[in-house]
Amino acid sequence: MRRMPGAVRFLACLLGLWLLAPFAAGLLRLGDADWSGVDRAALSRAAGVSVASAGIATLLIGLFGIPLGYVLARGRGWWTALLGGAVQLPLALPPLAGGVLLLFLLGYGGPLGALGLSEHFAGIVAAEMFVAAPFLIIAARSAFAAIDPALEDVAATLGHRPGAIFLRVSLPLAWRPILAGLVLAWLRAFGEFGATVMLAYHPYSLPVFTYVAFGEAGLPSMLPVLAPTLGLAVLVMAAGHWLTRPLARQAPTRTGLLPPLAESGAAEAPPRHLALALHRALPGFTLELRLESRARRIAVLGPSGSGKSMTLRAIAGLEGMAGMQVRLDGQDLSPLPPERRAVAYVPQGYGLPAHLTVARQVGFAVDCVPDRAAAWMAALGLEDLAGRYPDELSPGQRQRVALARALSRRRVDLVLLDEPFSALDAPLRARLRREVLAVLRGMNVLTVLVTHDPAEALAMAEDIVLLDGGRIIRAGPAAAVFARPGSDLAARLLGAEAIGDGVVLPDGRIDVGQGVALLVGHPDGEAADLPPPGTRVRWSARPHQIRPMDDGAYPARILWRGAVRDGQRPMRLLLGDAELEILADPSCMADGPCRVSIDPRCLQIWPAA
Ligand SMILES: Nc1ncnc2c1ncn2[C@@H]1O[C@H](COP(=O)(O)OP(=O)(O)OP(=O)(O)O)[C@@H](O)[C@H]1O
Repeated sequence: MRRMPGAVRFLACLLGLWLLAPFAAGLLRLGDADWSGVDRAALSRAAGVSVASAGIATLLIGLFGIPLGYVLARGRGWWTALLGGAVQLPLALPPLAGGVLLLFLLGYGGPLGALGLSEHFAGIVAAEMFVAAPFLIIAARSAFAAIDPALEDVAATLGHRPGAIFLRVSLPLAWRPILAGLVLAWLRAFGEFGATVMLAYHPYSLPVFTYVAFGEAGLPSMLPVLAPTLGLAVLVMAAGHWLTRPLARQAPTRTGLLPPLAESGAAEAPPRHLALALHRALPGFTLELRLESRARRIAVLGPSGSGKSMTLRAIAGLEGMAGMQVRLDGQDLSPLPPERRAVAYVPQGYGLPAHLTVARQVGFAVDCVPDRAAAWMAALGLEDLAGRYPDELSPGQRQRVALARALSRRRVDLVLLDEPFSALDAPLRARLRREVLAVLRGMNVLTVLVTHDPAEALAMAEDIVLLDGGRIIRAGPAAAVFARPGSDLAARLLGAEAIGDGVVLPDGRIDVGQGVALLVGHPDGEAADLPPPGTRVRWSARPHQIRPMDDGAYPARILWRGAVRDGQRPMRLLLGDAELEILADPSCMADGPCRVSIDPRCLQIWPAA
């Protein structure tokens, strides 16, 4: 167990002693107790009234208080704040004052006086509900507020309607604190005296009976009366403790190995047409994005906080509908809630409800295809983890569960992946990328992939969208965006490290200084697509694409050679006026003059700022 600071332990013990002291004092007076002078039949009747009234009050409090706690946790605006404050007021009132207020409402002449609740068992229940409800409502509100809204969002994208999400995600996750709140509410109702005595003095509840017995026989009669009270309270507390204990975890179950998910040569599905017009203004951030794409797979890259996840959430319908136009193949998805958009969504935080095992997470979509789910479980190496809960998984395993869940749906139009491979090791990431790509190729879906990895974007996407500050800074076919990123930021987002300056020459080459002119091509084999001659530009090439070789086209000078790592030697060389870090063959020549070759199709060119 973790060591606790001494001061904390001391303060805790002091309060504990103070709370136990009255019980100890009562025990010391056991010898004075008058066990024969108590009307046991009346005591039993009063105990029965209290147990029953507290039970009924707690049931009603749960029935209405759990929804109220949810509304208070998820609601926004002044009325939620007002309601949240109002439901706590019964705690602040002296119990007798609570009883007075209830008399205004339920007593003779009150608006609900005709119900005849005063001096009635139902009146006791009403009084107990009034004073005990805040305990459950506060517990439920805190429990619901602690649930990550992303879990409910993901359930919506898996086809679940709001009612089902409440029952299958929110309520199970909040259940233990709510149960503790119900126990507290029962105990408070069971011990309620002040409001009851004002509203319904008869029939006697246990607290009222205790008060009457004290008036008639004084302290000696109290221990026999308190004994059943304490006994019943301890019993209910023990039951509550047992019900809220951590549940035993299921043993892992194995599923059979299923056939592969996609043939590697599966025919490419036809292109889709996506049109986005997204606008969202938040304090300190505005998303303003217009995009048209006919690609099957789009990768979105951008610095942290540039609006990538928000874009994905907007497409899924999770960012509200106002200002968010999403059209797929001409169909306007904007009026559709998330559960009707047919999306397979893998959110950044994975969105795995803590109360579901891996197997149940993967099968959680309303239209989950069991065979597909099992096949993905196998492909993603999740079979042995089927019985585990999210808190028993590594981040990479959680990520795989989220991926399997999203891709096991029967009907999907949009696959939205928010950094789906980021938590995986390099070999697994490469394998999964290939497998997911093979499946996506064969599916008639449009995929939007958020990633920080340019290589992943290039490997998986046809179109690339670069975001900065909520706006698109460059978008288009992947090869074109890589070749002509348009700005330093865009080039860096695409992984450019070695960056030099140059000027476009009339013959289409780039003068990079020291008499060196680089030939420029285009990755598609098309025209080089350069700015007019005389334009100052920036240029870059991948470290491994600048290759020192004896018959290289350009003169250069090796400035520094590092130790060989992973079969490659890092080097710094001077090419024109640019000092570049490159990765070269280990056997590469010594420091000093050399020649290098660069494939013209690999050069990235963009106008200098
Ligand atoms: N409720 C909010 N109020 C104000 N700003 C918000 C709110 N939610 C998100 N933002 C801001 O919106 C911007 C975009 O967030 P988003 O999650 O889309 O970024 P991102 O590009 O996905 O970043 P990362 O790569 O770090 O995941 C961020 O700057 C964030 O601070």
